[in-house]
Amino acid sequence: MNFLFTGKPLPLFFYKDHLQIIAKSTSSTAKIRSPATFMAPEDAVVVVNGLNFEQRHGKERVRVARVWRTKGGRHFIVEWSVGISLLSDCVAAYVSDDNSDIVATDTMKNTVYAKAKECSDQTSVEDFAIFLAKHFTLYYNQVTTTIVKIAEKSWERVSVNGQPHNHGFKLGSEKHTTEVIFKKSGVLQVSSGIEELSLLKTTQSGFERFHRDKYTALPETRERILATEVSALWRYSFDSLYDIPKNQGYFTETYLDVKKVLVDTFFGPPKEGVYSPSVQYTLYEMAKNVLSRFQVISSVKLKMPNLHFLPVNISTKDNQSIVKFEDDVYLPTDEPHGSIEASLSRFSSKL
Ligand SMILES: O=c1[nH]c(=O)c2[nH]c(=O)[nH]c2[nH]1
Repeated sequence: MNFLFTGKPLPLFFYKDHLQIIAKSTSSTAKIRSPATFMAPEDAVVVVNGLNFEQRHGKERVRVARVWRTKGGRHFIVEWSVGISLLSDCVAAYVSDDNSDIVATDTMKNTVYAKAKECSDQTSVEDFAIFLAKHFTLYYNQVTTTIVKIAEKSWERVSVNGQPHNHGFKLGSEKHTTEVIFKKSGVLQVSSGIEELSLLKTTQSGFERFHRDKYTALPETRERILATEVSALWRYSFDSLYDIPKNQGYFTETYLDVKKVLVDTFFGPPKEGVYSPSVQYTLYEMAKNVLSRFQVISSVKLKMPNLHFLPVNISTKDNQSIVKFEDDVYLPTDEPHGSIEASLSRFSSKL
């Protein structure tokens, strides 16, 4: 019998009686997942009226800046764009006009500002995401899982006359990201990442001995520009609030250390650099070095588009060499670009 979709709101207990949780994270399908693609929690699927139903709601791009001031006049600032997604028991709102279990997305937005205000000490983007996720999951009965994603802009302190400025900042290019998932059961996942980290080297890169067939035109080379915009995402092995390091600077320092390992591996030593036989090889070295250096990281995913700098050769019938390429003049292009990505995780990783 079709009880639902009658047009009349039904009491909430009715829906709850007809909801059946069909997938838990222990199900066999739940185990088929690619490492370091941070999956939606699987415990949100219910059967409504004979159909699988999954829902979540939240607020995206809540922008907030927080300033901390020391007595000595030094200021610190962070600028965050926050996304919140709640997995909550509010099916009634989808199948009737009963909104009583909905945490309004406007409330979520206000909570971001209220919680930023509560951070009286300088707070890392990861700690703020954990703070928010904990709040939503524990404050609301109907919320089973909270997913918080935040991107932090890189406001860097400027130096004037060689001296760090007390309250002057300039914007760097890359973003520091985090994703925190916190479930009612207490299970926690913390990931961090970097977006838009543009790296380029003018030599020590080549691409040879690749597969050739009748469609292949690309010449082999041992001398080219290697340019990319790195996106990195790594997952920490902490799986409950008790595991999270208590020291305030932990996540920010680890982020800076991971970024340094990625960048140093890409470039190699300052004088001679390191030869890259392909983007794939360099990406793998970068991921491997992150896992070997940071035991607390269980998996890492890297995306490194190959942003081509094409050799410029211009000639006409009359003038064989208006511009002759001698590893000097290039046409930079990002369309089309190669797309290269890979994940590396420990055997023990829970991903
Ligand atoms: O480092 C590279 N990897 C590729 O897969 C590829 N493909 C291509 O055309 N140039 C390159 N370079």
